Amino acid sequence: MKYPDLFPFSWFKGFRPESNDNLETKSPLRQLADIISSSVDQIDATFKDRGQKYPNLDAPFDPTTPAEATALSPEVIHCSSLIVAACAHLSATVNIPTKLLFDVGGGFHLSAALGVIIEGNVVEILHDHPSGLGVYDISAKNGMEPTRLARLLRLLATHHVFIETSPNVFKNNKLSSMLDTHKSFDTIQSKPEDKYVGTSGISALFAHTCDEVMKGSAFLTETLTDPDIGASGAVEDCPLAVAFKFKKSFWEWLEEPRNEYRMNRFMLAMEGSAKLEPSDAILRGYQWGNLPPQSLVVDVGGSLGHIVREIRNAYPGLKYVVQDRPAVIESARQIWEKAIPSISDGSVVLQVHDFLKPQPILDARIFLCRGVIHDYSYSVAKLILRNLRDAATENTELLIIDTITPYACLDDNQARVGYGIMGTETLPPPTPLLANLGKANAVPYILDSQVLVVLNGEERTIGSFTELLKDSGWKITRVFTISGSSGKQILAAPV
Ligand SMILES: C[S@@+](CC[C@H](N)C(=O)[O-])C[C@H]1O[C@@H](n2cnc3c(N)ncnc32)[C@H](O)[C@@H]1O
Repeated sequence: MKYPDLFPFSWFKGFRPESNDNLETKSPLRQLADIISSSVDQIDATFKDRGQKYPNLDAPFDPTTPAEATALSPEVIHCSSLIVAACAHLSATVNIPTKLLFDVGGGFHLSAALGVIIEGNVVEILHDHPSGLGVYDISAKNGMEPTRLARLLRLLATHHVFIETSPNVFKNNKLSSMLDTHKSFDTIQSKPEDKYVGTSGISALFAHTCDEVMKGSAFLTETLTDPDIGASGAVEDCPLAVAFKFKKSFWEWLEEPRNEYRMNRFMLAMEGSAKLEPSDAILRGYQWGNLPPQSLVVDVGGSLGHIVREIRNAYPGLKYVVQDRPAVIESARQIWEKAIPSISDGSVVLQVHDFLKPQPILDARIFLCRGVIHDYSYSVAKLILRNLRDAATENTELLIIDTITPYACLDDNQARVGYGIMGTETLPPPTPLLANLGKANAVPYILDSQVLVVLNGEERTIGSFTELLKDSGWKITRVFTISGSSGKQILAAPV
C-alpha cells in the first residue's frame, strides 16, 4: 500500500534554529507567537517580491496559479510549517483542556461527516454553484435528508472544509474543492462505479479512509485488548478484519465479489496517489548508474512493474525481475507485452513469487522493496527480509522505500537507534516546538495508524528500521531523502 505524500517537504531540511538569546526571558506563549509572526513576515515578503497575493482559503484550489506554486515553494513551506506547528502548540497551551480533548476524542465525527459528503457527491453538486447552494437544493439532487446534511456540512465548515455563506447555504472552499472529481453530478449518477476513474485519486483516497479504514479503526481497542490477537502481527488479525469479521488479508478481502466497488476505489486511490510523488524519485537517491552492466535488479512486490520501467528507461544496461502475486503478474505481462515488446529479449522478467516464501533468485545485485515493508508487522516484515537475506550474496544490496516517522522528541540516544547512518542527521526546530513539528507533520503518524488498521503494518521510526533490519541480517548503510517525496530510500547491506 502506498499512500501519498500529503505533506510534500522534508521538515528538517533547511531549518535554522533560532538563537537561544532572550529565550529564557520570553514566556512560551510569546516564543510561539514570535515564531508565527516572523514566519508570516517572511511569507508576506516572498509574495510581495513576486507581486502575488497568498491564495485565498475561501476560493477553490487551483494548482495552476502562480500563487499556489509559490505557496508550495520550499522557502514558503518552511515558514508555513512553522506557523502550523506553532499555532497548534499555542492553541493546545491556551485552549480550555476539555475543549481540546473534545476535538481529539470526537475527531471520528469529522471522518464520518467527510465520508457522507463524498458519497453524497456534495462537492460536485456545489461545483456548479460558486456562490453557494441551500441544503434543500443539495438534498433534491442527492436524496440525503437536508437538515442532517446541513449539520454535517456545518461541522466540516467549522473546521474550514466548506463555507456556510448564510444559514443553511454552503459553498466549496479550497479544502473541500480538493475532493472534487471534476465530474458532473449527472455523470457520476449515470455510472457511480466509475466516479473515481481518471481523477487525481484524492477523493478516492479519502472515501477509502472515511469508509473501511475508519470502521476498522473503531475496532482498535477490541483488537488490542483481545488476549488471542492483541499482540499478533498476522495480517488476518488486524482491526479491519475484526470490524468486518473476516480471517484473511485485506488484499484477499478486497478481492471478494461484494467488495468490487471498494476494490476499484482503492486501486484508483493508490494509482492516483502515486502520481503525487515526483515521477523520477526512484532515480534521485540510490545511484543506479554505479552498478556494473548486467547487474540484476529484483523488484520484490513490484506490482505492474512501473518502478522497474522508470529505472530501465534510464539504465537499459541492467537486468530486471519484477515479482508479485499471480493475478498482478498476469496483468503486468499483458501491459508490458503491449507497451514494450522487447521484453521478450529477457532483460525484464515478470515472475510470480510469494515473498513470504524463500527467494528463488540467488544472484541479485539489489533487492528493491518499495511500499511493501510498511504493510507488515515486525514478524511478517522480518520473514520477508530474512528470505531476501538468505538469497543475498556478499555484494547484494537491499533498498527499502518507505516513510521514516520521526520521534516526537529529540533523539538524544542516537547510539541506540541508528547514530552515524548517513542521511539521518536532523536539526531541531525552534524552541518550544515539538521535535517532529507536531501538527505540521502529523501525516506520517496518520498513515502509520492507517496501515496498522488495514494490515497490522507499521510506518517505522529509524529505531524500528534499525532493529528490524539487524534482526533479519541486514545493516542500514545510508538513507536518501528525496525532495517532494514521502518515501525515504533506506539502503542496507548484508551482515
Ligand atoms: C503497496 S504495493 C507496492 C507496489 C510497488 N512496489 C510500488 O511501489 O508501487 C504492494 C505490492 O505487494 C504485492 N504483494 C502482496 N502480498 C504479496 C506476496 N505475498 N508476495 C508477493 N507480492 C505481494 C501486492 O500485490 C502489491 O503489488
